[in-house]
Amino acid sequence: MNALTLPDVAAQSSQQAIALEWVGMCGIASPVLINGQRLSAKIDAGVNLVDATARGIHMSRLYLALDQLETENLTPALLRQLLQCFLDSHEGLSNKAYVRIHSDVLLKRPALVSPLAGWKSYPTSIEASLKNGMFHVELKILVSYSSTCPCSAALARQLIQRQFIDDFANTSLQHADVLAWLGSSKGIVATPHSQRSAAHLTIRLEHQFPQLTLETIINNAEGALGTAVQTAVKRADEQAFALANGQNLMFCEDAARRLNTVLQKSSGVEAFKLKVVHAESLHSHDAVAESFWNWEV
Ligand SMILES: Nc1nc2c(ncn2[C@@H]2O[C@H](COP(=O)(O)OP(=O)(O)OP(=O)(O)O)[C@@H](O)[C@H]2O)c(=O)[nH]1
Repeated sequence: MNALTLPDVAAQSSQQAIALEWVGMCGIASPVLINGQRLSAKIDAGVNLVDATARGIHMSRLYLALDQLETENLTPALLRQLLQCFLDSHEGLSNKAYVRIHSDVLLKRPALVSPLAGWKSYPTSIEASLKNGMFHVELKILVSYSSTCPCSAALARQLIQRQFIDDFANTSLQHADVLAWLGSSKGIVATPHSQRSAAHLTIRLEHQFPQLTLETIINNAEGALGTAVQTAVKRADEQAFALANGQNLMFCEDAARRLNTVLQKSSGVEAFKLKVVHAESLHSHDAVAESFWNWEV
């Protein structure tokens, strides 16, 4: 070996002839373009190693292939092209390629009533694989929302009725008195509990679907729930939010069913699994429901 030759350990033979399912790098920092928006991402890139005797894969080839994500809008076609690059650069070594892109999608959200708006972040993973020519894309999205317990609401209403009986026993009802009572703290002697809740959506896109449809899926999910967590809030918005919660009382089962229904109708969705987590304020554990559609378990 002269001074200009660099040792290449990856080109050596492995002493243990064992194939590997996934080899690559996790947590690569890179900008990505999602719907024209430049976002910070962490990327996991890998291939399998079918040549059981090869010592290692070529990490740098995977790393450099990620360059195209910096300038081209993220689409299923681009992900497929990227994975094909992984395989082309590992001919004879690999027949499966994987990429996972973790980012926070940012969407500008209008307030419910006031003319304000603010940014909301949706933790998202876009996962794609190319295995023996079969291409799959999965989206994982976290949508946060508010859920008010319907049972607690019914129990609170009963207490309000009891208070009404106590306060208006043996009196003739006067509209003005009832109105004043309703506006007093006695008129709402009990309140139902509500909680910040999380919908974890895992969606497999249809083959050949041209877009990642992240924003549409988020909009559909928030529309079905009716109580998306807000950004900029004035009192008028808070009042509208209180009304939205009252009109969308939800057990975790209700939320899971609403999401199931809307996702089944969302274009490009081939299969999904979803999990909703209501971080209960009634107790210190969570109420959780899961629902699958076309998802083999
Ligand atoms: N395969 C492998 N490479 C590693 C690992 N940790 C660090 N590397 C380094 O990743 C670097 C890039 O590997 P290669 O892509 O094979 O680099 P190269 O041989 O200069 O590039 P090519 O000529 O394209 O093969 C090398 O310096 C490796 O030593 C590891 O766990 N596995």
